[in-house]
Amino acid sequence: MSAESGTYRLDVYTRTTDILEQAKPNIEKGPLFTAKGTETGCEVLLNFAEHDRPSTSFKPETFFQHLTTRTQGSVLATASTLPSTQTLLQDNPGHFPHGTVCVADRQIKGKGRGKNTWESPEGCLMFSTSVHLSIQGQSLPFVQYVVSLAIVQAVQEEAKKRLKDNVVDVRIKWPNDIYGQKLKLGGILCQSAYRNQQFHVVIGVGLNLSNQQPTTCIDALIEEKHHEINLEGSPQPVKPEVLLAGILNRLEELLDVLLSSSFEPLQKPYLDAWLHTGQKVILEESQGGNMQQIPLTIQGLSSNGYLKAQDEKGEQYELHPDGNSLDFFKGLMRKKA
Ligand SMILES: O=C(O)CCCC[C@@H]1SC[C@@H]2NC(=O)N[C@@H]21
Repeated sequence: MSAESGTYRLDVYTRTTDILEQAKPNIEKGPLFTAKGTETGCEVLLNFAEHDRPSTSFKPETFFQHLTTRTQGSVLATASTLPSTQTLLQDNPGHFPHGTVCVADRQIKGKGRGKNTWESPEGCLMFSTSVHLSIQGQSLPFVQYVVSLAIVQAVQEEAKKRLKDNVVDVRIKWPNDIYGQKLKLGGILCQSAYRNQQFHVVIGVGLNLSNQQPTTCIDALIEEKHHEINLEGSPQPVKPEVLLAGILNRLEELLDVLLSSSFEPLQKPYLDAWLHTGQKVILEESQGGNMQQIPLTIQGLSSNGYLKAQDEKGEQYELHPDGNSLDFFKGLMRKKA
């Protein structure tokens, strides 16, 4: 029996009766289903919580009041504890329709990118949402960029409300992280599968909202800026329900642009929100057994969604995350042998 085995209660809410009807073929009310895949052995109690007492502090009414989307977030699943919101949606696609968002107070087997785990400190907003996209394969890498932009825009919207229209130093660290004052504030994990002529993408986000550890958090950055610009009193903490609704509102809008056009109209806002324009890095490349150091300047994203950089002679480079380990803050990039 693995550590994450056991019974987990999942409260499922839907925005309207109509959507509840749509969701019914896919989501059956309790008593239990046994989650598949990596969470085998974990039983999830599905409960339409309108009729029962909720088990988490996350307030669905507040979330739905702030949600302005057509479909994203229409089905909300909350849990006090889960192994991982990501693996739940990822491994049980038949149970959760397009737009489902699953949020947990705690994860005991939170998943990061690669082989990393995601620690789940109290105060961290942790959610996964499923999107079914009719999109060309070459547009898929841009989905993660759209998610990053949606997060930064939603955070800044909350910051502006509290800071008389000022923003905080929250930016995208390419390709999948959110940084606040040069510290990691959040991470994004996108996993996709191709089914029935659509990409089913499960987007997982962990964002330090009120937890100052292990790095910094959104509430602390807003509070610091509040003092810096000499506003009186203390800013209200950002509610997880409001931030999550804001992220999903932005996400749907930005995905609409990506799907109806391309990433092109989003390039400028994306580059304005990232950390890297004009950043100097050194590409270390092995040439004929000798290690060459090539100074490069980051310029933007290539049409394939990779990093576009230029050397001193104006020669263009496309840098791939898998082929280069990037350490931007040391100004170093190593090309893997
Ligand atoms: O920085 C990373 O490596 C990505 C971290 C993604 C963490 C989130 S928390 C909610 C969702 N559930 C998980 O198990 N992982 C993602």
